Amino acid sequence: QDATTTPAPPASNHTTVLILGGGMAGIIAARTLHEQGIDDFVILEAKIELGGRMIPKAFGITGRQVVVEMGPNWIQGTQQGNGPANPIWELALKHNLTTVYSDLYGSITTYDFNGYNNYTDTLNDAVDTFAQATVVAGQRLHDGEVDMSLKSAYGIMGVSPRTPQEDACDYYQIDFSPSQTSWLASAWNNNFTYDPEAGGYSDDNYMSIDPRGFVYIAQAEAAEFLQSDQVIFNQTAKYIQYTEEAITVTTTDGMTISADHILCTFSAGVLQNTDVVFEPALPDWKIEAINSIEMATYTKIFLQFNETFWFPTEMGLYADKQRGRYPVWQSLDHVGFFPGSGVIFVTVTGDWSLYVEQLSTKEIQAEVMEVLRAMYPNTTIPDPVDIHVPTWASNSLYRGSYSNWGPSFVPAHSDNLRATVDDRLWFAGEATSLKYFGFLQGAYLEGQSVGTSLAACIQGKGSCQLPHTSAARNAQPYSSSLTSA
Ligand SMILES: Cc1cc2nc3c(=O)[nH]c(=O)nc-3n(C[C@H](O)[C@H](O)[C@H](O)COP(=O)(O)OP(=O)(O)OC[C@H]3O[C@@H](n4cnc5c(N)ncnc54)[C@H](O)[C@@H]3O)c2cc1C
Repeated sequence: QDATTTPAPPASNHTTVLILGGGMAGIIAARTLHEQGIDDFVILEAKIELGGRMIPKAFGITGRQVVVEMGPNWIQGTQQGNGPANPIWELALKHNLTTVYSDLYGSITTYDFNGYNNYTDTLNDAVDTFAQATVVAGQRLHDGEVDMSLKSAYGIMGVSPRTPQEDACDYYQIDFSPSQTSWLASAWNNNFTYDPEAGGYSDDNYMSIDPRGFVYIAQAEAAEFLQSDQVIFNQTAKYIQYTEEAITVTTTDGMTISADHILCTFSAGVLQNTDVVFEPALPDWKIEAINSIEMATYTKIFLQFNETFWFPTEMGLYADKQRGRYPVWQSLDHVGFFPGSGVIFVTVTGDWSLYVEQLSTKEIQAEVMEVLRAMYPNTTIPDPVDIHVPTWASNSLYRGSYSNWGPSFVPAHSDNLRATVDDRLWFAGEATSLKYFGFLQGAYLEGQSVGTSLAACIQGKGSCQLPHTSAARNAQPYSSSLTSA
């Protein structure tokens, strides 16, 4: 099939399972169905290729281009000893992805608005404070008390960042990963990924520097089982009409496909918007769950210069008087990554991402250059030769970067996010993962888990229902609600 043209409708416009979205969750769900002997499925994807938020881009001027990642770049958590392995790490090994160990905390230079200023001790303190806060908050839940924001946990501990340098460290530890401010991030809810003792993988991060793009592992995996008539590209689902008997999906181009089951893998951000319309509307418990999870935004602003003038470390942290103003810098012109490329990028998150998305590239460049010149007051810095700014929040296929567990999102919401509606409408994606939300492994494991349940349902070997809770009560520790991935 030519993926760049509008495809003809499939020979039969009915399928047993219609998988909406060809990201990591959709691909792994399809693979799981195939492994279980079910091949009557179709993936419907709005883009012209598989991989979802895994989006590589050849960046830079002619002759000096390198492949950078707009979306995920790191395998976050690998494997400790003989413990459980991150399935993304396993995919990377299987498909020979080129990766490099990334030292986010050990290889960092700190700056403020007066230039270089070594406040790495403050950064180490911020790391310790965060770890203590999750312990304090976790204990409260075991004692039956309410969940709270990190800000509240810090307040109880008597910690309150006051200086721009403390704010920058707080930002690096909190906002840079969940992409929200500490007002929003739930204090007790620490993703399992980096905690092998709690069933996670390891605290290592490996960065993809593969010229085929990080997405290669998803596409290579799909190529092993997916037939061309099992995927429809370039079609955007608009209406999902469901009854107890069947489901029909109509695309913006008017293509109609009916199915016995639908697996919806859109991001939480897409579900929170009206880009896709469910008829009838989803039940209240589902709508509550969808809208209770945060959809964070994380924006990397890529710059290429003719020459490097910046830090020799992997990372640079900038403390502005305004918290969150172009704070986290990462050098790709680094010995392990792309030496000689002249590429550096700065990451903004949350409200700064939304702010940046409504600026022109020229305006963004002017603001970013102002910060670089503050970091290097004694250096003459030329304008970049190339700049690229991805937009996630305003993109109707994502509506943000990844989900974040805020204090008002409780485990019952997580169950309800992944629960089936009317035994036919299934949900999977990074956001439905209780343990690994936000990460690729969350999407992978949810695709696998729901694919397994779907197969059992279709083959009459298991229930067609992933149960929901009719009313979400207060937060509980993970252990009392953990039933699945
Ligand atoms: C900037 C950024 C940085 C990140 N960094 C990391 C990282 O370093 N490590 C990590 O593990 N994770 C990272 N993530 C998160 C990771 O990308 C996600 O967890 C994962 O890709 C989600 O996969 P998914 O299958 O759940 O969803 P998606 O990848 O979003 O797949 C859903 C698919 O549905 C399609 N779609 C949407 N609407 C429609 C429609 N109406 N009709 C048809 N198709 C539609 C989309 O095009 C998409 O292909 C990052 C994400 C971003 C954006």
